[in-house]
Amino acid sequence: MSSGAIPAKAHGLVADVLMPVALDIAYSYAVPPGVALAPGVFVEAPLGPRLAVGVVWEVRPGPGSPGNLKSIRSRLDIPPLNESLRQLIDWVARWSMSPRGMVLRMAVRAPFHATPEPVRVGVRLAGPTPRRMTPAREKVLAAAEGRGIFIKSALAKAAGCSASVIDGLIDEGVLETLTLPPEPVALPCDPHFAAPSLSPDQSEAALQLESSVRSGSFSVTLLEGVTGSGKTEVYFEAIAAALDMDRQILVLMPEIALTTQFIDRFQARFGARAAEWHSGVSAPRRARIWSAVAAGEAQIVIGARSALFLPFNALGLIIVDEEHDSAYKQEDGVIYHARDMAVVRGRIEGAAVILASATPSIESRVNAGQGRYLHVKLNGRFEGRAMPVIEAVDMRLKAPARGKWISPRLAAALSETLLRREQSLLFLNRRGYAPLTLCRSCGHRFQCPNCTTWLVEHRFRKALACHHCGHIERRPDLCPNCEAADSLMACGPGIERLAEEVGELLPDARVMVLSSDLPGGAERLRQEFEAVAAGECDIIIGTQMVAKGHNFPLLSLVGVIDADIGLTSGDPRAAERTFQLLQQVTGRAGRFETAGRALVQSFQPEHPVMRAILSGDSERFYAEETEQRRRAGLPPFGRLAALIISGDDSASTENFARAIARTAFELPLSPTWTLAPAGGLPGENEISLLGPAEAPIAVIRGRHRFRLLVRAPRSTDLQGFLRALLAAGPKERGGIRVTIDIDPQSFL
Ligand SMILES: Nc1ncnc2c1ncn2[C@@H]1O[C@H](COP(=O)(O)OP(=O)(O)OP(=O)(O)O)[C@@H](O)[C@H]1O
Ligand SMILES: [Zn+2]
Repeated sequence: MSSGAIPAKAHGLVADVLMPVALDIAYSYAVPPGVALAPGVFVEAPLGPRLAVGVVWEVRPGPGSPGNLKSIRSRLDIPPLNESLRQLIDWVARWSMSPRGMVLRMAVRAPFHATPEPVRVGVRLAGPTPRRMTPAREKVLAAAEGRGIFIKSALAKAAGCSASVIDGLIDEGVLETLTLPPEPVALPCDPHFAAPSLSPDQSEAALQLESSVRSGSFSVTLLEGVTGSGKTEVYFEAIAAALDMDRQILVLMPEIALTTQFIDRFQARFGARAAEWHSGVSAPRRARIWSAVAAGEAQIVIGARSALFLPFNALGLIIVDEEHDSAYKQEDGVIYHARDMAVVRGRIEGAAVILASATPSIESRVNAGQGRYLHVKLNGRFEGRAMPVIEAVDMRLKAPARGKWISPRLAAALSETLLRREQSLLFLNRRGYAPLTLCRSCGHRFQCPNCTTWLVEHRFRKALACHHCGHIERRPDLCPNCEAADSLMACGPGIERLAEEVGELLPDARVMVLSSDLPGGAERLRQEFEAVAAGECDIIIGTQMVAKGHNFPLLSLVGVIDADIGLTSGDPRAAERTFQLLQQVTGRAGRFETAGRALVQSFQPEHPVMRAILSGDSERFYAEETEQRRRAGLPPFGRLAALIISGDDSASTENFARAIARTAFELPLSPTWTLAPAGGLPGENEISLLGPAEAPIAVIRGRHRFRLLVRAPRSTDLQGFLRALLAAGPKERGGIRVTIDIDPQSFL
């Protein structure tokens, strides 16, 4: 029982219970006699016609008689949510303008799936020798000899045979089976297990991080250092300090593929595996991790953004790796930015927060520059390894043949690298075979029936797919419009098509295509990355998923197929994003003994982003980009919010969006914000409202979309303005929905 519990008297106590559903308010219930409740406790209570599980938010004296309040049914045996986590939930809800119940839901989904994990079957030698010996059986016996208990699949793997060989031996009684307890969630980590010797530069950085952790109070540090400088090694020392102090640690990663690699590295340093938390982890296991975190048994969790809402009770350190990554923004349900909310949680918990990146966001750079964050820098690669030499290939001068994407220069570099038995990485941020398919005879283009997007051809799957709604259809043989045969043509490259081209250029090269489309999920990806690291392929072709974080020892050449792809979107962060991505991907080359080289194919090598990448002068790029943001009042100098109005038909959705905009100018004056007049230039402390405009992707999943953009100075109460606007504006009806996105990262 947590402290502060109020023993219920015969009458008169009321509990306000937050339910994990789309409601902002906590419902009041009478506390039955004999039930001791405190804030944070899980209870079961009637909600409409059924019973629901919720969390007590407050317990207070009620009116003299319970009146017609319904009663709490029971108290549940789930560890209560502590005050910090409840504060975080309230905070995130207020900030993101989501119902509190929806934020609570993110924090409490896991313990509801507390079903047992599937049993693991172990096998061991039982004694008798097999009646009939085969080479495969011999291998199994040799592998099992004197080695205790094996998981069945591990034994099959060790012996290099199929599971059926093992089954045969079990049937004969040569091997016996036994049931093993589920894999432990977390074993104790040893801060001194395999401490590296750090370079002087790294030691200095590590000392600063350690002292932030040891102070036991809130701080934010931006840890900046070029790719391969050893940021991970350095923040491991901060983790060691937190382990030493018996505080819990949360490490956030932007991609599942990165967490799996990280876990191995973590184990090598600390002697035990950290708990892993993301959508690829089974629900029963997540339930166990949730409880282990609440009980303090799991000291360290490596996870995706949702790990931010785990019930830590002694959180001392949060690390946000690749802090600039836009994958930290959750774009559906509760829309929030995990990096920013990690800082909020750190403040609430009195924990040290470390934001690590080779290419920090402008936001974090500015915060560091203004002294709000500490700034720790690593200035070169570990052991003085050289940064890769980066050269541009001007695609206007020496373009590849029609329908080909690899320039002669890149092709030559690929074949030299192959001869040297080193690896190359070709980077193209486009999944599938081709982004557009059209009919050569009538010009018909394949569009998604639910979205205003082109269907992407996936040749492996023999399908045309929409990357926005998941629609998928067979690629037909005849044009559906003019019925011409053999007239369909793929336009533009995707990574599958690039693989085809590489196959023609270098038929002997072993090629591996890596993208999030790969069937088999996180485990398959982990195996593929291991295979790459072990040198089992010559050329890796991948999307942004391979661009960051990975360590491939043999990789010496990086080729960027279309460096300009991201520059033309209407996104205010387009330049920053492209810069970060190119810097990250070229930084994969030459991280170990071999020297690295990158060839960047571009149609506009004179663009400031390309110039910064080629010259290596990132300071200048940051300075110019920051100045532009300042002048335009864009984040972090001003704040943005998007209102996305969606509905079943275009006209009524647009009318609704216009009505909201009109309402804004009719709102009563407020002491906390002022709206600039329509069409006028905003004054210094004024909010401006832009739009409505049709969204760049006008229809997604059959819903028509219009956007309003609100830009506000930092000092004004942006959420207050939006609340007033939603309260006074037209109410959602007839299938029309208003979604609020505070600090939007995507402008589609
Ligand atoms: N002090 C050290 N001792 C031994 N190896 C080191 C040391 N520092 C860095 N390395 C090695 O150098 C490589 C790059 O280090 P690390 O991955 O920590 O860099 P990073 O800055 O996190 O890179 P990125 O930003 O590209 O992910 C790794 O293989 C790492 O093991
Ligand atoms: Zn679609």
